[in-house]
Amino acid sequence: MRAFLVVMDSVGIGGAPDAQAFFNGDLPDTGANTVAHIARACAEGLAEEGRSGPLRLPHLDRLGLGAAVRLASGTEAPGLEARPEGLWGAATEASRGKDTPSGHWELAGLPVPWDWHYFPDRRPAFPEDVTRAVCDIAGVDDILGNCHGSGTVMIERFGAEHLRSGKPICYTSADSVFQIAAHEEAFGLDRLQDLCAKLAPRLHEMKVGRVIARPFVGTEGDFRRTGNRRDYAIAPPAPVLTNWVQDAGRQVTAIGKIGDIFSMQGIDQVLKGSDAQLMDHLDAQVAGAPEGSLTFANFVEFDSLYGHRRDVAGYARALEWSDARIGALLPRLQDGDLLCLTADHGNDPTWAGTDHTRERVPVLIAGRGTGELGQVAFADVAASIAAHLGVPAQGIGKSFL
Ligand SMILES: O=P(O)(O)O[C@H]1O[C@H](CO)[C@@H](O)[C@H]1O
Ligand SMILES: [Mn+2]
Ligand SMILES: [Mn+2]
Repeated sequence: MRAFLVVMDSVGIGGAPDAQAFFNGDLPDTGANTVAHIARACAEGLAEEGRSGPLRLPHLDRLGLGAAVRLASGTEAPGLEARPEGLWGAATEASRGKDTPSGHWELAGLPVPWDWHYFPDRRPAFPEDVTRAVCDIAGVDDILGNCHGSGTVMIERFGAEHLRSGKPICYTSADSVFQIAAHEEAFGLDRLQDLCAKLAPRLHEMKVGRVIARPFVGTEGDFRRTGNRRDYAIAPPAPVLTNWVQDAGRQVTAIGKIGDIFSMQGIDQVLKGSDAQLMDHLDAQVAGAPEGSLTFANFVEFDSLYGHRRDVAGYARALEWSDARIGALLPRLQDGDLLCLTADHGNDPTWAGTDHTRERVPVLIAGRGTGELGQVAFADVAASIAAHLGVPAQGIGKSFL
């Protein structure tokens, strides 16, 4: 038997009981519902770019997506009305963050035991001692940015000054992150990575989740980020699903951001690329992953390309694309395989603001028969996958299998 755990980043289904405590600007996330609101917009003809008509997700719906939306939030998702043929339910998060590491750690069995540190949305955003530490490590006398910002805007705005002065561009966002943008050639990629690696322990101590190197190339008016982004993430403070499986002598493969999110804990092999390439990697894993192994994938483009950009049609296109690819993959699962599709938080593209939305998430399982799981906890996903693979689980999750 093998397990494939697939996180569709930000594909929430509404109904989080604590949504009123989470905000986009001044608006609480109460009522946010990524899948239902996309389905409604599609049905109303409001998501016609590059696609058309009602949201068509026949394979995800047959696994139980529409039923999970109804269970999580009491809301209909127009077009998702199939009678479920998979094992399906809705999971609720206990951790206090609606961010990617919180969601993934908890899905892997470990609710986050602390509050992440977020930098305030003002200038300077960073405390003086942090700025000093950056300057000391980099051998510069000041930093640029020191504010909230979107990465592409930051390099447009500060790139030329960065080239003139050699000062790194430091910025943050609604997430618990410290990001450093620097020119790959002028500043140096190795130097940027060394700066991030040396700075990270200090920021992890403050409970800042990640230091991220954001290298770019080009000249004024044409600065472009490269694929050499690197995340220096705080490690989970206790063993998680990947460790449990690896410690039992099984192979653990991470597809996409999973290696970064877990700081490589319990991971043997990482496969990266665009979501289309990640889907090819997942296909290859289904064809060839060894007996007893875990493949843990994250598909980030729902979130990064469409959710944060509040692009409803784009999000719908991405869902329809993944539905077709998952549909093609299902018949290729072997006897004894389990495939679990879930999500880490919401990112309702019809909502106010540009941040994640606090939501419940779907739990859709192929390979273990048909039935309703009901409301489960994020950590139950880890316990269930461990149970399927026959490896001992730790922590608070309970297997629903
Ligand atoms: O705008 P860019 O640089 O892509 O940054 C985004 O990437 C960060 C990490 O995923 C998020 O916190 C968000 O700020
Ligand atoms: Mn995420
Ligand atoms: Mn995000």
